[in-house]
Amino acid sequence: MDDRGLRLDGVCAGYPGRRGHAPRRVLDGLAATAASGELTVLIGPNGTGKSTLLRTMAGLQPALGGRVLVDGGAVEAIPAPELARRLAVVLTERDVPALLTARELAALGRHPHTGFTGRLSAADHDVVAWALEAVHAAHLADRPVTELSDGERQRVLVARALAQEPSAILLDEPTAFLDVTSRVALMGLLRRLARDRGLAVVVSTHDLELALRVADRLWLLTPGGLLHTGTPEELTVAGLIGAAFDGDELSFDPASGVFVLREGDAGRLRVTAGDNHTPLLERALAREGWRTSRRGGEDGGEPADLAVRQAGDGYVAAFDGDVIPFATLPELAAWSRRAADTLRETPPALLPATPAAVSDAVAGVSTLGGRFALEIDQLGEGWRPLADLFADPGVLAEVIDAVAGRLGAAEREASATILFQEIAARLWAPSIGAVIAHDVLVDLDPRRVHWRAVTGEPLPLRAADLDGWRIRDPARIAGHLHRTVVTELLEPLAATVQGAVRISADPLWGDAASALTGTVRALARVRPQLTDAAVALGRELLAMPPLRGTGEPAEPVPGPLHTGS
Ligand SMILES: Nc1ncnc2c1ncn2[C@@H]1O[C@H](COP(=O)(O)OP(=O)(O)OP(=O)(O)O)[C@@H](O)[C@H]1O
Repeated sequence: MDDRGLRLDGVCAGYPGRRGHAPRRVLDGLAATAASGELTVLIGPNGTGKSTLLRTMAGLQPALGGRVLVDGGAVEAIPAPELARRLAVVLTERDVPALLTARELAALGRHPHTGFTGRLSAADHDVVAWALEAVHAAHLADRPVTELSDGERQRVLVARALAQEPSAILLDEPTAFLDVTSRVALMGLLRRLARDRGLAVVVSTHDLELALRVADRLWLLTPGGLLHTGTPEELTVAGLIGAAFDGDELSFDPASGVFVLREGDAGRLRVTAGDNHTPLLERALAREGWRTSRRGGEDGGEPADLAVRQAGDGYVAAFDGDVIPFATLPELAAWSRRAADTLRETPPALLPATPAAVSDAVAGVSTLGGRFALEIDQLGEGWRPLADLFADPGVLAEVIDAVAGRLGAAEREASATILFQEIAARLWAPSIGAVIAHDVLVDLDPRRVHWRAVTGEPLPLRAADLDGWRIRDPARIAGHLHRTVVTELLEPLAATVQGAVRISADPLWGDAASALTGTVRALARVRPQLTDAAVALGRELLAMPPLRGTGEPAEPVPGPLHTGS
């Protein structure tokens, strides 16, 4: 059998009891091997006994039971000078002898070889030079160690261990004070030394993610005092890493090998962004408690409470009927924290729908009849945003004139009210239809919904794509629908109409109300089973200003339609 390397044979480690008390056994019955040529990384939560074990292996404190074997020999039975030629130890020490240069500190490693006088031979100097070279510290040789950085000093301490020319090295948290680059570099160095020099290297660390990356073999100490050994993958798959380290805040994700914040309670999040950007957004919002919806499926995965997408240099967040732009990620994250608080108090009435769900609803409603038509299609020549109609009285005047022409030189006022009623009907029909028949509230954003001038018929509407919402709480939908159609579309349109022709507001709102009742009636005719829902929604909308009391029918649907209810 190959005796090289380090072996634990039923090791019990701990501390002698004080004044008649029983010894404190921290670890008991440990059996494991750290092979030559391999980097063995010792991990475990605080206080599980990593330092105790390393000190026991190094012979710095006696084992309470069992044996530690170095190259087949029991540590306790090997005379100190001989042990120092087999085993080097690098402890967590920031205090090193003052006044020494890096070369002199590394040279201390030659003591086990220099005999009584302590004088270094030319060969010893060569070994010291080689050791400094091996840890990339040759250029530091003449510098006082007190002036070295933590990372440089750790490398020189490793050089001192190498200068001992041992067959095994034990290091207790050598990366503790190092930045991430130096940590990775030092671990990489240790692994290379293990390979190149055939050393058994055992190193303890709290840097679990690094340990999982670089270790040939892990020794995992558990709070229960067990020692599990295996490759990082073996211990991960067995669930032992998560079992040892999972906490209230973090949990180990076996797939990625990193710790992730435990799923928050803010709500579900859907992110649409570039490949590189998606994880960043998800992580930033996870800090605020948002859980990422699993992707996949025709409909884009689970319903989300919050949808965030990258838009140009910024972001757009969709939450409970609001679509809010953000220039920077910190602004988005800060806002999302407040949204999370809102969500904990009141569940949203609306969940952001996927683009596919919105398109499906719009397409479905279009089949109900001509007045419900809202095309989702490419915008070609001649299509202009609805917003132009609101913003530009000149554009509106042209359209009014076209209506006047169509109706045969009617008065401009009459043409204006007819146009207003036609547009109101064009907006009510697809939006009420999608709500009632598909549980989707379509966001009729006037910059995205387009119209086109056609002779002889009402304005057709088209959008390349539209946002929308899944209705979670139908009881609150009337308010959201009112805002979408009345506040954001009809009110600005009415104001522009009034600017273009002398007309009071009342008849316009009467027209909007009759367009609404017309939609409800049409919907009830083509989908009788939806009559009750349509009538109820229509009645709620008609009770809200400025539609309330417009003189139009108080009952949205007269006579016969009630027979179905
Ligand atoms: N000198 C001592 N006398 C008695 N008990 C001790 C002594 N030193 C450490 N212990 C105890 O032994 C246990 C293991 O401590 P140890 O320092 O080995 O753990 P560790 O895994 O290295 O911890 P950390 O990750 O915090 O560095 C702890 O319960 C600790 O309180």
